[in-house]
Amino acid sequence: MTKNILQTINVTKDFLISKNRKIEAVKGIDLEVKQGEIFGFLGPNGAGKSTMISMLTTQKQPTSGEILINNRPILENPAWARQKIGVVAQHNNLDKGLTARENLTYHAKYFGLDDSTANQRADEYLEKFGLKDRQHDFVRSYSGGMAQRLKIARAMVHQPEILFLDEPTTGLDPAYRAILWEQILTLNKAGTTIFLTTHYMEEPEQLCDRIAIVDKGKIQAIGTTEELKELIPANNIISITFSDFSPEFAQQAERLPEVENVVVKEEELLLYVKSAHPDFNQIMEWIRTLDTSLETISLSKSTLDDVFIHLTSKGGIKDDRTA
Ligand SMILES: Nc1ncnc2c1ncn2[C@@H]1O[C@H](COP(=O)(O)OP(=O)(O)OP(=O)(O)O)[C@@H](O)[C@H]1O
Repeated sequence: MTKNILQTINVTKDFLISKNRKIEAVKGIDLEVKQGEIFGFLGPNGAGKSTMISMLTTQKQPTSGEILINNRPILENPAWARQKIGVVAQHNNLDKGLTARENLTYHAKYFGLDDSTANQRADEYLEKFGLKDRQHDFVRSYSGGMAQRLKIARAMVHQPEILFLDEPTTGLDPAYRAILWEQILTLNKAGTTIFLTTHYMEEPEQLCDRIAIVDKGKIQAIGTTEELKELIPANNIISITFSDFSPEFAQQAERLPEVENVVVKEEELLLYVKSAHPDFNQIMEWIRTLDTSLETISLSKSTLDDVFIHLTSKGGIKDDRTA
């Protein structure tokens, strides 16, 4: 069985938000991340993701609970833990007055590598991340995409076992997002465990082995994308467009057999049904009674986005974290 590289046991974090009020930003999180997996940590704004990442990467101490890397508590030896992890923060925290090469070699030396190994690693990662030609330029002259690649290269240069990526593709165009993901997957294939937060649902849906959905400081669900989709009561969607749309169609559709939920998306009617093989005859019969004609009708599986909406604040979970 694959071993856990990262484990958290009932981790909490309180912050004082005024003289006499505190918030439990993280309310008791248990996680097990397996060696070599790509683990997604998703949640809406304010869910507690950044606070959790700060604790996992030794930047903040938990109020209570334990964090283990390779079964060893990180608080016992934070310097040792930092050797094991690489962190790609949300913001650009590169040293912009230095060149790309200097950013990499200084970081490597900070982690105890000698000059020659630091230079070798810099060569390797500048090549790998397509930055060799611009290695002697100041980072302030870099485009957003180049800076993002350098941030990942820097997080990797001491060859950590687990790489934390906090919204790594935010602000990147689709082409760069694809290139970055290719690089991240290559690192993962070479053995690096990836811990990812992102607001783009397609990325974890396609790339993560398992996903935790967090909201209001607590884990709402953990599993593979397919397992999470099973948590939605009706996870098949019939999408219908008409030549002329009327909002009344939604109310009528709610009364159709098998239909659990109806959503209007622009002028498209989405009917949520449990069965992967719904009775289209009944739907067609209803459409024939309408004062319009059918344009398109199709059946699809729900996406991770639907799961996210179902499980998080948009689905109505109460926030009871302040006291
Ligand atoms: N240093 C702090 N002091 C007080 N409250 C804080 C502090 N850091 C975070 N919080 C609060 O803790 C809660 C969780 O915040 P956190 O930044 O961890 O959420 P997040 O899931 O990363 O959100 P986002 O997606 O917006 O980055 C929020 O209510 C936030 O206001």
